[in-house]
Amino acid sequence: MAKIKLYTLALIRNDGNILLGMKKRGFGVGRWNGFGGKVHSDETILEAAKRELLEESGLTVNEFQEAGILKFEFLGEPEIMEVHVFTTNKYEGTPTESEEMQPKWFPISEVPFNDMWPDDILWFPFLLKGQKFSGYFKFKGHSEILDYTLEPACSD
Ligand SMILES: NNC(=O)c1cnc2ccc(F)cc2c1N
Repeated sequence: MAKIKLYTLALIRNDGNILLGMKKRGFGVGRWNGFGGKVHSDETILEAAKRELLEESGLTVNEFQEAGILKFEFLGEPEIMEVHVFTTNKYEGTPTESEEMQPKWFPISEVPFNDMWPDDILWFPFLLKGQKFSGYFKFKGHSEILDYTLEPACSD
């Protein structure tokens, strides 16, 4: 029986730019990622999104917008990642390098998809248009998408 594990992913906007972090170690190392991680058992998803963003980027966010939900399955692994994606342009602080991440602002027209997870190029258009989305991706390893579904989601 597949076990679902909750994660967060935050994409921070500033006018025509988006903040990404180069993962310096661990899962997704060497790729530009959003900021996020596991939801602990003693916190809400929003609390986890705020905590992970602060830990990984130094930014404080009090108001997230729900952008979508992505489910990731990896061939041969029992866990399904349920990733709650958030965005905001309301934040405090300056992006600061952490042990995990080196943050960098990218103009929206220059998002480095070739150095990101392969699903990003598929759902970023929804995120950038403010259209909530729901997706499921089955990976073989960390770079090959075997199949996927992706659709607009109702805004509540
Ligand atoms: N900005 N995108 C991400 O940070 C991202 C995208 N897709 C993923 C797929 C599987 C996974 F385990 C992690 C990610 C992920 N961090």
